[in-house]
Amino acid sequence: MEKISTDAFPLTMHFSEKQETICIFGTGDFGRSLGLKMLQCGYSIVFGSRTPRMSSLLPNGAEVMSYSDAAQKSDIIIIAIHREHYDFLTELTEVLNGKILVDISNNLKINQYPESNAEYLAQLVPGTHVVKAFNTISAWALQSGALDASRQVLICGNDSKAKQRVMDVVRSLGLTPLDKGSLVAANEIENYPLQLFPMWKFPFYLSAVLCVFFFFYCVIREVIYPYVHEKRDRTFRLPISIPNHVFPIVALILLALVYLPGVIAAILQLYRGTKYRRFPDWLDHWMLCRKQLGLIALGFAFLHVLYTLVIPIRYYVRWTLNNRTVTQAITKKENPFSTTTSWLSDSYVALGMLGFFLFVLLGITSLPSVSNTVNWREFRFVQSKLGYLTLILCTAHTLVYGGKRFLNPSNLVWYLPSAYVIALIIPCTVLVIKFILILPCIDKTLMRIRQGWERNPKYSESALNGKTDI
Ligand SMILES: Cc1cc2nc3c(=O)[nH]c(=O)nc-3n(C[C@H](O)[C@H](O)[C@H](O)COP(=O)(O)OP(=O)(O)OC[C@H]3O[C@@H](n4cnc5c(N)ncnc54)[C@H](O)[C@@H]3O)c2cc1C
Ligand SMILES: NC(=O)C1=CN([C@@H]2O[C@H](COP(=O)(O)OP(=O)(O)OC[C@H]3O[C@@H](n4cnc5c(N)ncnc54)[C@H](OP(=O)(O)O)[C@@H]3O)[C@@H](O)[C@H]2O)C=CC1
Ligand code: HEM
Ligand SMILES: [Fe+3]
Repeated sequence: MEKISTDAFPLTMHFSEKQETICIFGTGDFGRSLGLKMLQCGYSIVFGSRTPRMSSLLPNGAEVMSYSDAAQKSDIIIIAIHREHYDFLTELTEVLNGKILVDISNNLKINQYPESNAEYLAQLVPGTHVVKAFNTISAWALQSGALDASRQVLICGNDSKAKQRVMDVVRSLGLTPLDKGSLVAANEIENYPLQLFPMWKFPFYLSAVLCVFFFFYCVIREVIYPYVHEKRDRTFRLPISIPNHVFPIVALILLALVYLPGVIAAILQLYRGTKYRRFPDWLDHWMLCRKQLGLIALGFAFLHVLYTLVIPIRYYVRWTLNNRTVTQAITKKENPFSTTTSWLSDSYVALGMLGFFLFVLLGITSLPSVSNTVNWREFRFVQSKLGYLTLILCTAHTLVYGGKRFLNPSNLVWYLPSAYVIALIIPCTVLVIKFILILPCIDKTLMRIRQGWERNPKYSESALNGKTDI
């Protein structure tokens, strides 16, 4: 029974044509959910089960029979069974011959078995056309219809006709099939749902390491040092003062790390004289998680702003100010107004506010609902040009905050400079290199390379040979 491709026909067509029967092996959670969804979309469903009796859990309108009887009813059989129980399928080799077996299984761990479940199924029941599909969709999402996050069904298989038929079924369920090639891709498809926020891992660990490092660095300078030298208890700095050093520093470093891979990529392209060689894997990966790095940086900048807002209501700050005024009154010494200090202080706060505004703007444009309304050039303009402006403003905010104290030897504690001095190393390096890269002579060469020009065409041969080293 050949099914008409749903690409060309509306879904309602199914009801007028003869219903196609699909067989589902296994009456577990996923088998039942998929069966219900298929019934709703106009298919006839036959379940194969070890205990073939109709239960209230099974969707109305479906039939249940033994595995071998059910297999004879359809040439598409969805195997909704865990891989560990596939063995019994060998007994059905004869009935299954020439049929399309859809493997939907997942494992508990990445690379749990030497071969993918789909390849294992193909070895177990030779003479069938195994197609991998549906494993990236959850039973819960199928039932509740909350499929917005992932309507995509990754598909692979060696027989293109079989794959096409499964893709038609996927489309008629209102899902989007994505052809990933031959059955070799099954391993990748099976690992896909097991990954937990893959692009967030590196930025998350990096920010955790930076937080811990700068926290202890500040504790040494601001809590341990005063205690050792002056026996003064400065532990009250732990809840607000020190986090308000750590958070902005981490935000600034992460923001610089968003733009560092871009300049490294440009230097590599200039050095190689071609754009036709792959970047090393670490650089590729770094480029791909810039969005996540940027959003985490924005989170830390937000915390910094909140922590800064509470400065005036802190007891320690009010006490210091009152005490200074009283001391001045008693000693009858006036603290003269300094225009320079006033300028520096207002300037660094203004730079911080402008930097934060652009930072938030970058965050807003990365929301899908916003980025979908701008074209590719506009998005690049905001992300790249305004991104650099944000980095310049935030770096300037920190430099001006340092002001006259910056690099002053009296600020060294046990030879350690202030934390923000260390924080400025990466942002300043990125900005200096970027400045050099946009000098007209270098920019022109880079532009030519990006348009396909090659200084030394032998590089492209090694790219074709698959070399990926620098
Ligand atoms: C709050 C926040 C949110 C963010 N959200 C997103 C987001 O939603 N999506 C996102 O992608 N990023 C996001 N980012 C990350 C970042 O803003 C972007 O990746 C930005 O485009 C990086 O700019 P760039 O100039 O460094 O890199 P790019 O413009 O990507 O250029 C980097 C390098 O790629 C190479 N290159 C560029 N164009 C070409 C070409 N035509 N041919 C060959 N090589 C080329 C060059 O070597 C270049 O130097 C976000 C950052 C922040 C701070
Ligand atoms: N649940 C989900 O959200 C998703 C599940 N999957 C995959 O779908 C497959 C089924 O998952 P799920 O429905 O949750 O699992 P269940 O454990 O709920 O169901 C498995 C079914 O397999 C059948 N089965 C056949 N032989 C055996 C056996 N020897 N021992 C136990 N059961 C057997 C049983 O049906 P019967 O009693 O009728 O014979 C049973 O109901 C798995 O491979 C899973 O990785 C994929 C994506 C999402
Ligand atoms: C509304 C916006 C902002 C305001 C009002 C603001 C204000 C301040 C203030 C008052 C300080 C001094 C804190 C102190 O004395 O302990 C400071 C320090 C700092 N700010 Fe901001 N800031 C803003 C945004 C930003 C942003 C977006 C960044 C960068 C990502 C940033 C990075 C820093 C850094 C690195 C320091 C030095 C931290 C240290 O004390 O070691 N700020 N800011
Ligand atoms: Fe990553």
